[in-house]
Amino acid sequence: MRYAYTVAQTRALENATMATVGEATLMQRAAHGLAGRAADLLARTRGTVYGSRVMIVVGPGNNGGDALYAGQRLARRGCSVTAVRALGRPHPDGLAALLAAGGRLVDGGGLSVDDLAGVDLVVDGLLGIGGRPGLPADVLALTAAATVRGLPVLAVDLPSGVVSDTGQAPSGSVHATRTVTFGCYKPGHLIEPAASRCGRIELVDIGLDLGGTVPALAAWDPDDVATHWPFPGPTSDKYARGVVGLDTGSDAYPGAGVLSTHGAVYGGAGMVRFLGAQRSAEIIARDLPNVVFGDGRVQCWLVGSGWGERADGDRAVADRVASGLPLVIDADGLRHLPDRLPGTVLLTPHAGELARLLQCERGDVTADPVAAVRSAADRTGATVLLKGATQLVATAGTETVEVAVPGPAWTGQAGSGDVLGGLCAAVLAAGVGARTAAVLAASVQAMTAARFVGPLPPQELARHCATVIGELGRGPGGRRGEHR
Ligand SMILES: NC(=O)C1=CN([C@@H]2O[C@H](COP(=O)(O)OP(=O)(O)OC[C@H]3O[C@@H](n4cnc5c(N)ncnc54)[C@H](OP(=O)(O)O)[C@@H]3O)[C@@H](O)[C@H]2O)[C@@H](O)CC1
Ligand SMILES: [K+]
Repeated sequence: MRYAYTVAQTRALENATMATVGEATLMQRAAHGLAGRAADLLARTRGTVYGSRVMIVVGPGNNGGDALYAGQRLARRGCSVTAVRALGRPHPDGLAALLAAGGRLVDGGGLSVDDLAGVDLVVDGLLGIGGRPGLPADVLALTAAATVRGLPVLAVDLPSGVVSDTGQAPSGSVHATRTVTFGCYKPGHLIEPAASRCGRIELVDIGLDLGGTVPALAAWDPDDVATHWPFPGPTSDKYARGVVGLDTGSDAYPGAGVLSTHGAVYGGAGMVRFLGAQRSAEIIARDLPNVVFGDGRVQCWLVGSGWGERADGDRAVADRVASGLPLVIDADGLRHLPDRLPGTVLLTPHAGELARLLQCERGDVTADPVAAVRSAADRTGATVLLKGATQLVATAGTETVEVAVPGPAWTGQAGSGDVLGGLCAAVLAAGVGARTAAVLAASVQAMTAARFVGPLPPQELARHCATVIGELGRGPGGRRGEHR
């Protein structure tokens, strides 16, 4: 699990540590870690650190200070280090240290792309957590040219231009090969589109005490998924694995009913009971003979996928809420929410649906998805899974937002959301709480898309989810996870 902290939290953590070790120490620790990672990168790409040519693009703040002190260390190891003054006045002590070690300073204004010839590594020390959106495009031209030329670009703390707290990456933001961050991860490392600008992220310990601070984000990795997945135990029967009831699909959108059923079946439900649209049922009966269609025992409901306009939608949702059973409300079901829901109910909107729920624009959601998903959870009382490039889960009253394991963009296709609804229901039916179930389901779908990469239709990806879940259970430690 990786935890991320906002700019305000990071500054408070840094101030607390500086109060005990002194102001300069933290920057020296950061510079030490940065120089070490830069040297590793040079050794890997060039075979040697000595004699390498390093270009450091610096801005006016401490981010540039980190880069300049790291440059001092690299110069001492025999690198030819050039600092490029790209924005404002560089950190004076950092600059003095670099110059004293034999580095030089040039003005960014006079540079052209040709000046990158012979450069082995570009260090982006323009802006870190003090960056504001709207960095002038010409300032970023050098790092953009370096990316085009295939040069390694090492970002200090964050790729300049990205927004640390929201994960936005305005056009022209630096595209790093590697990012070295200090003390803790920031949301921009974990949320798209900024996350993809970071390349490989390395965390340098600078002695921050994270113990008393509740993180803004908790990002899951595949091991976390394996640990929490509800694998059947030796005596589990179909009721221990859980019965999923589905009221999904419509005559207009029968496929959604079929796909949500695939999600529930291949997500590991002990039994799947389909009580949705007749046209969906006809296809399901042909393709998935294990699915049953009559009334009977249900341990978790999924409603809403592919409903379209449904005149009795309010009542259909209200009845399922009243059942008190774990419940997933997806897609068109989200149009029929009562004012207040319990946290055992899981809502699974994409950005557009979340915007409608919050009565704002889709752009407001994508501009700050963490704030949007948290706000939806607080307003409705439910657990909310925001689907998309970064899948976030929030629960009312809980500050930390969970981030599912990311996957490739191949899941961005019609029908993926329906399958995901079914996967969520399968995990909920096994007795896992809504918050964890949502992260597990979203993660497994993403991991499946990463394992079977390519333009596979959602029903095939759903089938492959079963393979990935099986592999999780055969991890290095043998059978892992919770038994149900
Ligand atoms: N604190 C610590 O203990 C430690 C901090 N560390 C390091 O410090 C970094 C944070 O440093 P920082 O606070 O100085 O902010 P930083 O990102 O360098 O930039 C601020 C400057 O840029 C300017 N500026 C911003 N946006 C702009 C724009 N769009 N266009 C133009 N100008 C813009 C901004 O101007 P202003 O907003 O004030 O007008 C200000 O002058 C952090 O990421 C980490 O690398 C490590 O050493 C570990 C210990
Ligand atoms: K930077």
